[in-house]
Amino acid sequence: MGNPVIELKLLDERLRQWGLPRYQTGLAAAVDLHACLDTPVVLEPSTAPVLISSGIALHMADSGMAALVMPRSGLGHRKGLVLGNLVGLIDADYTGPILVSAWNRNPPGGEPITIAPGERFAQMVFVPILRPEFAVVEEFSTDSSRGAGGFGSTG
Ligand SMILES: O=c1ccn([C@H]2C[C@H](O)[C@@H](COP(=O)(O)OP(=O)(O)OP(=O)(O)O)O2)c(=O)[nH]1
Repeated sequence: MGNPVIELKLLDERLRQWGLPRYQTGLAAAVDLHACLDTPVVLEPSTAPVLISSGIALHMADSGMAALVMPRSGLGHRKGLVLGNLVGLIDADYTGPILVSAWNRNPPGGEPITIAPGERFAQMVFVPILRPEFAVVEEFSTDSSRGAGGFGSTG
């Protein structure tokens, strides 16, 4: 079976130069998102996140997919650029601009982060979505070996 196709709108023509969404390597799981800015944005450490448009809109319709916006590993680990919502969930029926909540997680007094127009500042991965129905019960029909143990209960 081939890869699914979903509709994508370019909301910012500069993406044609900066780069259309594409997988950087043959088996890459995510496409990078570009910061559609007119001027650089400086994020001071530990201040409120800033919403930055990626300049694209998607219509996943009934593809059975959703998308997740995630930090880029290098920027997150080395510079402290992460997301104000930690992970962004893009619903299949959301057709507005995909926005990225850019947050400088460095502690007060740490390094500011500058995001340049066109910079690849976040990434987006597509995931299949299951939508189970819920059968409300008083007791579960089968036991499990873990039971209610969690939060480190296995040592
Ligand atoms: O990082 C993000 C997260 C969300 N969205 C868009 C797509 C998503 O489908 C919509 C709503 O997101 P979510 O359901 O997480 O937000 P909410 O706070 O629960 O608001 P809503 O009442 O709009 O669902 O906002 C983005 O563009 N970027």
